[in-house]
Amino acid sequence: MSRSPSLPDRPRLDLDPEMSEAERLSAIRQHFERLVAVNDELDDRLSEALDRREELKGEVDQLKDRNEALKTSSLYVATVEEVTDDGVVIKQHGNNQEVLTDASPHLDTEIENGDRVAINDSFAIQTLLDDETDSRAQAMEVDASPEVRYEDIGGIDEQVREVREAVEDPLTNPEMFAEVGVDPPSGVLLYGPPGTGKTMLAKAVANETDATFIKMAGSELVRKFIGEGSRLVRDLFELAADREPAVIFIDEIDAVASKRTDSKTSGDAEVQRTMMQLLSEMDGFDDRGEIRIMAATNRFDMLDEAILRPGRFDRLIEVPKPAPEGRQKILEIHTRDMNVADDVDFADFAEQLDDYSGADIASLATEAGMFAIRDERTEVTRADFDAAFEKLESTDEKTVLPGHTDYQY
Ligand SMILES: Nc1ncnc2c1ncn2[C@@H]1O[C@H](COP(=O)(O)OP(=O)(O)OP(=O)(O)O)[C@@H](O)[C@H]1O
Repeated sequence: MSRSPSLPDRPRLDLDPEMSEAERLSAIRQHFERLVAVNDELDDRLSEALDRREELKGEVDQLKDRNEALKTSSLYVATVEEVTDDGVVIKQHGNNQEVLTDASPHLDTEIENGDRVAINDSFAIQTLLDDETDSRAQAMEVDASPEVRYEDIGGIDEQVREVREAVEDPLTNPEMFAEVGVDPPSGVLLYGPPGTGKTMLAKAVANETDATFIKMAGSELVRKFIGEGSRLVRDLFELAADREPAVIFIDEIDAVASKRTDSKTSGDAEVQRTMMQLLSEMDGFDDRGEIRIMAATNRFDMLDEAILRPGRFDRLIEVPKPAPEGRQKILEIHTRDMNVADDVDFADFAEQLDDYSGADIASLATEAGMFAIRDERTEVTRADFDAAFEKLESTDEKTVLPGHTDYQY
């Protein structure tokens, strides 16, 4: 074992043969006293080390308990209302219940008013969470004036018309609905394969009505802590109310609104709670307000019917992959700013893009431009489009998701 450098030196006994008997005796006595002193010091050190060991053992036990608690129990999210001498007042998300509680000793000094915390079943604060604004920013995209316009969307004219009727008219002409005495659709659900322009449609309608576009990804609503998802849903609607007129767009809504599974895991229960919050926000909504709600899914077949009831997502719009003329239109849109050679015939080329989505066509156009650039040409030729087509076909970069070919609309 290596010796600690701070341990006292071992006393030495130097006896000179020339010493008298009395001198030897006194030297031995002094040596003995030094040995006793070192012994006492070592004793002190030992008991200090033992105390420290006990202390560390206590900390290890505490960490083990905390680890177990974190592993085994569901945690709920709450906000710290007040830190008092008697404990911490928290308000639980979801039910708004106020509770006086304690924080784990390791968090005692860190907790401040307004912090977001995770609490266990007995309300004890277990973890300090990231700043709420961080998690909101992660989950929501807010765009005061999205750039997309209706003319940027190709091949789905009928869907554009339907969206305008269901979302734009109630925003720009609410009196008409009142006069005629019909309620505009509460929510508009766009469904269809990936990359067909669903997000573009929502952005375009927000742009054309001068509304703020607020997007929330359904997958982001599936949060780790109980109460977080429903809180985000509430935040979403509050934010929209602050920013009226606004278009709320919930992408991948299937993440929170899938058919009920039989499993009873706490994760599923949390997803259910988030969906319930979404439904209750929609139910309490004034149809003729300045906020319109849209959602999108690639998995219509998975949706829980509860979200499709009247007053909820009651206008369904299918957004399919484009037909040949639509593909031609999308090619023209995505090559608007390109220097395209005369030998390119988009009507003819579009014929071969069977099963291509708008997103596939957008990347095909970019890829064709890249071939021209690599060749140091400023004009994009039919050969470039053919090469881009070959590349996409061979790498299978198209947005066909495995298992997503059999949509059951
Ligand atoms: N109909 C279209 N017209 C023009 N461009 C399109 C069209 N559809 C898709 N695109 C192109 O593909 C990109 C992605 O489209 P968008 O995000 O709207 O698809 P989406 O249907 O919302 O897809 P996902 O289901 O994967 O979210 C767009 O930014 C655009 O460049």
